[in-house]
Amino acid sequence: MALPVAFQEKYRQLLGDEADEFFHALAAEPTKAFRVNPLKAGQELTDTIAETPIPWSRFGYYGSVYGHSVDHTDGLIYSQEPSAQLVGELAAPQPGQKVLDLAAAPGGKSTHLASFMNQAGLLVSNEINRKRAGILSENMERFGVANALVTNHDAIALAKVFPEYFDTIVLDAPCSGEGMFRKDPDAMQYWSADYPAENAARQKDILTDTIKMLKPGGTLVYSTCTFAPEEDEQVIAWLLDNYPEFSIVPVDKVAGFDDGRPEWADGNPALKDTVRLFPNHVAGEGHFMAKLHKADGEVTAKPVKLAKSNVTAEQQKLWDAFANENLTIDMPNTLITFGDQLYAIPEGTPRLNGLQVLRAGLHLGTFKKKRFEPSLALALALQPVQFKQSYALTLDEWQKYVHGDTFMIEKDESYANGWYILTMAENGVGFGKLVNGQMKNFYPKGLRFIAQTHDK
Ligand SMILES: C[S@@+](CC[C@H](N)C(=O)[O-])C[C@H]1O[C@@H](n2cnc3c(N)ncnc32)[C@H](O)[C@@H]1O
Repeated sequence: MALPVAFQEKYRQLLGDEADEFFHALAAEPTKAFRVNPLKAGQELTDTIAETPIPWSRFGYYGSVYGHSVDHTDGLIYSQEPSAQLVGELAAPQPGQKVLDLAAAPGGKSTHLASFMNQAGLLVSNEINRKRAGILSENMERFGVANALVTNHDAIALAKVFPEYFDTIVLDAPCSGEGMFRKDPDAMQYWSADYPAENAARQKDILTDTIKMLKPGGTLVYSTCTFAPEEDEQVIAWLLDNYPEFSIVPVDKVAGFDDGRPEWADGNPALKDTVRLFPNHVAGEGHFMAKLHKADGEVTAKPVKLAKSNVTAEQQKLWDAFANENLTIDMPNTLITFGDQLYAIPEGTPRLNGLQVLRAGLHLGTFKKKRFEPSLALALALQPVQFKQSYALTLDEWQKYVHGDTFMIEKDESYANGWYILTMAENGVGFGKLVNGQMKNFYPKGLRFIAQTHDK
């Protein structure tokens, strides 16, 4: 598909002599990459090739991801193009922090933020679109994230619940998507000469509410996947003008990163410290990012009220029995239920009344009549040593497992009856219940698939 004529005229004017090289890069193949998940116990790739490391991303490699591979299915890898991997690096939250990813679906930045947090603190992964929020929630589960709330709100509603609450906020803003033209040619269909200005107005609206949720002294990372100055430097110039408590934190640049362009906004020289990624300068798609600091000061908002456990004595008994029999660790978190679903909520979780929550921390499992059944999310989030009985699947058994089949275990040694965390390459892939050599299958029906033998 050809680049829109008005787009070409605009960037010929902005980029001058470099425009042809830029258009040429936009006609080339997109760059494929992924991140390896440091939350997982096993770090060896089974059926994915890590070509070369991405210089600016500590978990990132060039290479492509096969959706039904072992590595992808158990959440050891997440497909994310290289430039997008700089966003999480700029935010790099500490374990224990309170972190918001405001526009989070499908989960590239959220899974990356969780990688830094090491299951400690609270990550709120929010997405305004309900269907996309569902995909986000599944991706957070696959990645084994235990400390995230997945919510479905706009920034206005969220700001009422979380005033001056977060240490770090990422706003990966909805944008005109020019940087994704070669990855997603459909993005060109929506583009018009006015589209960047329309997006900029929306970005300013969202920012106005988003910044209310940042603590004094906190960090905001703003990013877009567009080249449009209206949505990039001009939005940051607007923020600095209207909210003088914000200042730009310079981005450390590696070879191929471009400075922000003050002359494409109001000339404020600080805008140079933002970063642009052009596909003709880096092996990655088009992006813009700014890291901002909110001035230190007193929090004036009332502290949020914390969520309390609502489990009944009967439910607590069933969970305790399951945990005592099967876990090698204590679960210190507060337990809450939604219907018959049990969750361990992250520390510092506020009262959830009135919030649309798709995932409230770690989904532990489901109460059935007089028993407790563990969830896939628990198997994906636990280190296998945290579960008393584990069983390392052969590739053939894994293929049967993800297909939903019950199977006789292949190993000769005697295995006691009961719950097992099933593993591949030292990572949990799900639960099975062994009854006299037969492994009952608990892989969720909606996720089952026919696995094909897949070489690296
Ligand atoms: C660039 S995408 C986010 C990509 C995501 N951060 C990732 O890394 O996977 C922008 C998201 O903003 C959402 N969005 C659209 N309008 C919004 C609004 N008014 N407020 C908040 N989010 C919005 C879109 O549904 C979309 O999922």
